[in-house]
Amino acid sequence: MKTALTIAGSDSGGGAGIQADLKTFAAFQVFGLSAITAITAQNTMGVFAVQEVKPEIIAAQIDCLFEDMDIDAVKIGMVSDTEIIKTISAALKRNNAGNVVLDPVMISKSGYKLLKPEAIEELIRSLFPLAGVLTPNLVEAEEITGQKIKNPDDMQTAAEKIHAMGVKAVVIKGGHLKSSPVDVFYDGSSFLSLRGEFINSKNTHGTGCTFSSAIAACLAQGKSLPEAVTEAKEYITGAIQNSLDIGKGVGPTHHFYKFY
Ligand SMILES: Nc1ncnc2c1ncn2[C@@H]1O[C@H](COP(=O)(O)OP(=O)(O)O)[C@@H](O)[C@H]1O
Ligand SMILES: Cc1ncc(COP(=O)(O)OP(=O)(O)O)c(N)n1
Repeated sequence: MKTALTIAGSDSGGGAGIQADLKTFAAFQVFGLSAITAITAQNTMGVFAVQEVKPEIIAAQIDCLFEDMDIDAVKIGMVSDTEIIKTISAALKRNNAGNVVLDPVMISKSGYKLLKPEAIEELIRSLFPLAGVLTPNLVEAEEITGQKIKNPDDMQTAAEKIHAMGVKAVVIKGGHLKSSPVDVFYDGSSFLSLRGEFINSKNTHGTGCTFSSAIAACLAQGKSLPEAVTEAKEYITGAIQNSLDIGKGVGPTHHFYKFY
């Protein structure tokens, strides 16, 4: 069985973070491993508290997994601060990690800062060069490029800028577009538009985490990057179409809609 590792924060509400990633890996029949970077007290209404994990414990989680197993893909989500970013970068380098999907998580839908703003530079410096693909949403892509992004043309320009910053490929997610949610993939030579219909659901908690871990699962299975992003887009679309009305706020997507 293929394996994928998520390096991310825990969402007690189960809709995003480590929990969403592991459910997604399972839905793709990939064996999921985890290294927890932070514990959030979170539900469908918001994030209420965060405790970062000590960098040496994060490093120990990653090292012991690589020592023991072949890891076919790695997804990185919430990384909180500069020290944690440096720790993850060093651990991935010393373990020769491949197929790295970097979701540059910055702010939750409920508005909580999951990455300290001063850590963005370190994220670009230490983790971008290790990423096989970066998956920012519109707000994150604006933060990274310093440009406003309002439509698919702006997304293409931003994708070129981000690629020039040293990532091998990028998918800018269009879930926050005013129009239909097209995602723009660019690998330095060609663009791919991942088109989707707008799904009118309030239950979209964890869409970004689910999309990026679906890409990692597909890469673990040996699919090419264009195949992986295309399949991940199909998967997240189904997960939103079948999303769950759990909780009083923004409910989670349904990871196992193909099964039940
Ligand atoms: N309402 C929606 N209808 C259809 N697709 C959506 C919707 N919201 C998000 N998506 C898709 O979900 C994926 C995650 O995007 P997005 O929600 O922008 O990420 P994030 O959770 O990081 O903000 C993308 O493929 C995006 O196009
Ligand atoms: C622990 C944790 N990690 C990441 C997120 C953000 O997840 P995302 O998929 O972008 O979904 P929303 O929170 O924006 O719905 C999170 N909330 N918690």
